[in-house]
Amino acid sequence: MFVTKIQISNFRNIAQSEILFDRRLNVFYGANGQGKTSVLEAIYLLGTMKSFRLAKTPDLVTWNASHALLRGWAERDGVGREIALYLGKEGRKARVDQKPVTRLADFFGNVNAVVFSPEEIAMARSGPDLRRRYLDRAIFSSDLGYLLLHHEYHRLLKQRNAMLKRGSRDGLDIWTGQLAEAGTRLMIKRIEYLAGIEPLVRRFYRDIAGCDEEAGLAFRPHLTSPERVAAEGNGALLALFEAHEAEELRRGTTVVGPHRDDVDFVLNGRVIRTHGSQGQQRSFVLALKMAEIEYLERLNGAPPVLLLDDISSELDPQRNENLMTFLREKRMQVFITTTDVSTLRLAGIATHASFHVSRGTVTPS
Ligand SMILES: Nc1ncnc2c1ncn2[C@@H]1O[C@H](COP(=O)(O)OP(=O)(O)OP(=O)(O)O)[C@@H](O)[C@H]1O
Repeated sequence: MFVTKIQISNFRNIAQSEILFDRRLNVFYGANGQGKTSVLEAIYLLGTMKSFRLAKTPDLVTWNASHALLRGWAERDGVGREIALYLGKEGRKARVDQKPVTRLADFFGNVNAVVFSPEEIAMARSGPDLRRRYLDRAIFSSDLGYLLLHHEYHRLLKQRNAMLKRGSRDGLDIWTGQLAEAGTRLMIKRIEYLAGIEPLVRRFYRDIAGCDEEAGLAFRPHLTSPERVAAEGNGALLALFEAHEAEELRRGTTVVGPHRDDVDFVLNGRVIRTHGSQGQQRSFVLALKMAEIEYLERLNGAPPVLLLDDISSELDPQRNENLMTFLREKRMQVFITTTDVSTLRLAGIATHASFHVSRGTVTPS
């Protein structure tokens, strides 16, 4: 899977740009705040319709412009596709091969993109939100059904919260039942995904760290356990909602459920957030990203494209080397941003294109 070309108009600080990409490695360099990340954002949006920095549509459109337009040309198994994404006041609208997208399935899968950014390294020591966001993003990219289910859960959550805010018990049970049903399906997908990538994380961690420490992913559904979810199905969440109903009516919001789930990153049975060194945390997240790529490749028969946003300063020379060796073997397309090209260790990735980014202008160099 490759992105061969992109055209960007009125997107963040990029007024107009057409960039022809290399099929292996593309390096974007320049000072801070010039637009390097905007190029990665544009590619990610063409793959997912979402911003990896969780920006809202108006923040993506150049100040004072009415709308932004992204067009990308992607190729997979020799088949080319043209993807266009319009970002405007009415929201986001997509076209594939010049036809409006009416089914999400027609849009997704043309560009599978994995991001690796300093924020991801931070998730090993942060609160649950970043890890849950990572988990959701990783599952979305491998399972379109999860995206729909996630929307459904959040729609029901909003409805139930509106009812709780009114302080009314009338009809609450119906929403609670539906929320428990969608929430349980969401948790089961999380459990399945983590079980699928855990052996890969374990293997990559061993390779990176060069030791026998056993890496693991422990799903922590909010105030319940994976065992209860497996044994009781919806019953586990229903029991939680029942136990917290008085508090929820008082506070006017749903205080328990999968929107508060977490996943522990574990080494030899210890949670690295509290017990790991910075080095272990970085190696773990690197192993997790490699596992995500490998998993997607197995599923789709082609590796995703990888967007590396300014991470060379976060990884020491050895971990940088591990990553580059992995990328060389995978033969996948990579997009890297950096403020300092001299810190990149490209480990024998021979062909590549470099672009200088300055004040929203991207120039091949
Ligand atoms: N909607 C917008 N319209 C115009 N400019 C914007 C908009 N949103 C962000 N910018 C500006 O775009 C610039 C580029 O940001 P970007 O994050 O892409 O830079 P960068 O080169 O990756 O820098 P860094 O290395 O600091 O991340 C910033 O200076 C920011 O102020």
